[in-house]
Amino acid sequence: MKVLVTGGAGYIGSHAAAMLLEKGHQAVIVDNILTGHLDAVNKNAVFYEGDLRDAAFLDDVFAKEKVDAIVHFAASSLVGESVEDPLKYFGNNVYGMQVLLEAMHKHEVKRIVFSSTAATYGDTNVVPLTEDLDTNPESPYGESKLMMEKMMKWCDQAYGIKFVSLRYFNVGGAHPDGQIGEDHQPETHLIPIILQTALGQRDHISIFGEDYPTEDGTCIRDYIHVMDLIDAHVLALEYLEKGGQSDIFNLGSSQGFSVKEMIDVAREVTGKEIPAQVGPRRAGDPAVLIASSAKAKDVLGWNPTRTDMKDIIGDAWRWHQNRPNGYDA
Ligand SMILES: NC(=O)c1ccc[n+]([C@@H]2O[C@H](COP(=O)([O-])OP(=O)(O)OC[C@H]3O[C@@H](n4cnc5c(N)ncnc54)[C@H](O)[C@@H]3O)[C@@H](O)[C@H]2O)c1
Ligand SMILES: O=c1ccn([C@@H]2O[C@H](COP(=O)(O)OP(=O)(O)O[C@H]3O[C@H](CO)[C@H](O)[C@H](O)[C@H]3O)[C@@H](O)[C@H]2O)c(=O)[nH]1
Repeated sequence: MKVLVTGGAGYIGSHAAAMLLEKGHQAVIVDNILTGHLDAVNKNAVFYEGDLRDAAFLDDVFAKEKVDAIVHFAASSLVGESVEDPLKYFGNNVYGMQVLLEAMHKHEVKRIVFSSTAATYGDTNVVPLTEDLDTNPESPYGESKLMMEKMMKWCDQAYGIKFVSLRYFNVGGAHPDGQIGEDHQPETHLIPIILQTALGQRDHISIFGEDYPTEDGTCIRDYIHVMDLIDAHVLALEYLEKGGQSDIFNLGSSQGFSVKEMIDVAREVTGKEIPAQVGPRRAGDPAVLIASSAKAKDVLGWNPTRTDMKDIIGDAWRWHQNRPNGYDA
């Protein structure tokens, strides 16, 4: 398959491009390097630097490349920022999807795999979360992803564009070769912040609240290895190629780890002290988010194999040790 990877210079998209190429597919990357990195662009992919919302640019890419399918990662994805600046999220995410679907419709590309999020569900006490639950996003980020899912649903009905929407839980880890990994500026995610503390780049990690109704009082999340996550994208592309119907799937490892447990595993993996201090809660954090991924396993045949937290943190640690200051250093 020849696959267009939007956001292929970002954390997850760079891993997708690498795995597609390793499996013998062709990868065409579109990225504006807004939050991604030129160094993360795979040397064996065809790369177009530009903005998805630039209809003429995208039309040119589609005309030149004649791709079979899209894997759509390009988006703005900071929950807190989206509350402060919702129009940035509707502009980049929702309008970006509009321009992409227009190009797909015009060039008769009928298959798309989409990066959605557990943030579409909102704060709920249900454990584990299944795809049939109500969606009540608590942030413009989650809302924008839900709107994008609905846009694809209507475009399927009208134009026969088939989609698989993958609702990620907490993505971590890195390619086992240690050459690509997570490098967000600013960094807000737990695992890289823990590992930057292990490297001595931060004097401590702040634990955002220990008064949640969980065993140790800190938030519980479902962490999934980025390579397992990308396996599901390849399976989703194959599912659509074989004529599968449009659908939505959760992607998580279906096990919960608290913030304190994550810090303890990282201390074991790195052999570093990793000082931690308990601070106030961060607004908008639900106490527990755990996926049911039974549907992805049943329908797509997905089988995540890197669910040991030591593997997820260990692979991320290899990357952080290789590139302590990230790509641009
Ligand atoms: N990281 C997570 O834990 C997580 C969880 C749930 C969902 N997601 C989703 O997965 C996707 C990838 O996340 P990530 O962590 O790799 O983010 P990232 O910021 O590292 O990657 C996004 C990439 O898209 C590019 N981009 C953004 N807007 C663009 C535009 N208009 N035109 C062209 N390129 C554009 C950026 O430059 C960047 O390279 C996002 O859609 C995000 O919402 C991520
Ligand atoms: O310095 C930190 C950073 C995080 N946390 C805690 O660690 C947990 C994980 O936080 P992350 O920021 O790593 O991840 P989130 O669970 O907030 O968000 C993730 O899951 C969301 C879905 O709920 C979205 O998909 C989002 O894009 C994705 O990063 C949370 O309880 C958070 O409060 C800390 O205690 N200290």
